[in-house]
Amino acid sequence: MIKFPKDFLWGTATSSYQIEGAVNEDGRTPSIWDTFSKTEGKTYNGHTGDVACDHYHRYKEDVEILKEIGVKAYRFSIAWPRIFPEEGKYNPKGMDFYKRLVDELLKKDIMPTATIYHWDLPQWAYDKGGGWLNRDSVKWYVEYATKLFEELGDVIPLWITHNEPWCSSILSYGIGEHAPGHKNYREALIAAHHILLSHGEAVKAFREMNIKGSKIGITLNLTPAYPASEKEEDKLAAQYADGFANRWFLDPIFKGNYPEDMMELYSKIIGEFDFIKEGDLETISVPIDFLGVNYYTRSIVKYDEDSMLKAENVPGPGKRTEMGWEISPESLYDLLKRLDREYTKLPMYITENGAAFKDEVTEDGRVHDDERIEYIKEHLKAAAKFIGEGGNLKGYFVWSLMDNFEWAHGYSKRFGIVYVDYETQKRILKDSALWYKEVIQKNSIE
Ligand SMILES: N=[N+]=NCCCCNC(=O)[C@@H]1[C@H]2[C@H](O)[C@@H](O)[C@H](O)[C@@H](CO)[C@@H]12
Repeated sequence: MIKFPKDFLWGTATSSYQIEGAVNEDGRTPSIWDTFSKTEGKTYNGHTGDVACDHYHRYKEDVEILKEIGVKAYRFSIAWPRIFPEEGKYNPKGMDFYKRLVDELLKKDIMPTATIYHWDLPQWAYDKGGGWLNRDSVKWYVEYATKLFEELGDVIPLWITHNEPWCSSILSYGIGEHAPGHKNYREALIAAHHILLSHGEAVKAFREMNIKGSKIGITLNLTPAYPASEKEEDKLAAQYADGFANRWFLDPIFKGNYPEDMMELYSKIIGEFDFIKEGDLETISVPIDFLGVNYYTRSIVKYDEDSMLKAENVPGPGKRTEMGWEISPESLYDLLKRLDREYTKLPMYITENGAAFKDEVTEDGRVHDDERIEYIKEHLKAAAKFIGEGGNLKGYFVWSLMDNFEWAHGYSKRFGIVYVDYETQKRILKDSALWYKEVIQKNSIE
């Protein structure tokens, strides 16, 4: 039996666009994901977040479920287009939803953990110079974050500035798989820079407001990269894959500079880094209180002369999830050890870990998702090993509380420990939720 520390923070996570629905309610205006999902061919079968899990209306029922599972904390995100439906125009009715949600959570003794930005940029911001491509996005974001701190500051103990800047910049402006669907690597690095800058400016605003008892950090998706062989060229490929996925974000935040090797590699592709201004890196690297780590899988790469990163993914030996991601719990341990060794001794939280599997409701009205239980258990073992060696890991949030809108995959991929029947909006606790409930009660895994 593996025990976790007494005050270990057991949670689950969701995000606004993936669960709320009610996209035109109480003053909300479109986000770039409303636009993107309504654009032909961008999402599976043209799925959108118009209704999603109808959480905007069913939040009390969903908080009840959180209570039943027994989570200590719940990580959700706030929809910027509900708070500022237009530039500079605050919408109190949008804020009221989050006040209702937080009240419900506090009534059930569940710690609210809020992500300020989980990809639903207001369309008005995109229409003004491309959203994160426009340095003004920093100003817009700080105005938004400051309003949240004013209205909810001290009732939310953990604030996360951004969810996965890699996805909201590289995947969105470089690869094009996510909104707004650009395929321009220079734009991707400009967006990444402004997102990181907005993070630093928001942390500075948070400090100035002196919000008692609350902490602020950022959540990064981190993918350990391993060489396919001991060949020097494969090791170089892994170095570049690591820079692409991890160091490009970790280094500015914790070391106050972009990684030299990647600057050199990227300068051949994007030309001048003229979007980096005097003082930006000092702002980006202002001290934070914790690091959120989203971990799903690792990458294995071999050298490829023709690819931008000189790296080509090769499939790993492990089993895969429905997303095609290799299951590699030991890589989570490696990642945590590396972060502790090379980046920070600050408290860390696994703010997302989970998996999509083929889930079906069987005759008995249940969902026997043994693979998901196995996935979570193995990753918790890796986390426990890190903690046992003195690692400063303070909590774990399963992605996700419930099945939801899986971005470009729409509703075709289920990550929830709670099943959602989208026809009826009925929620069914999967076996993994019942198992997680026991883990939390015993604060241990077998
Ligand atoms: N090409 N490609 N992509 C490879 C890397 C993509 C990594 N995706 C994530 O980490 C997202 C994170 C997100 O916070 C959540 O909103 C998503 O629902 C989960 C599940 O997908 C994960």
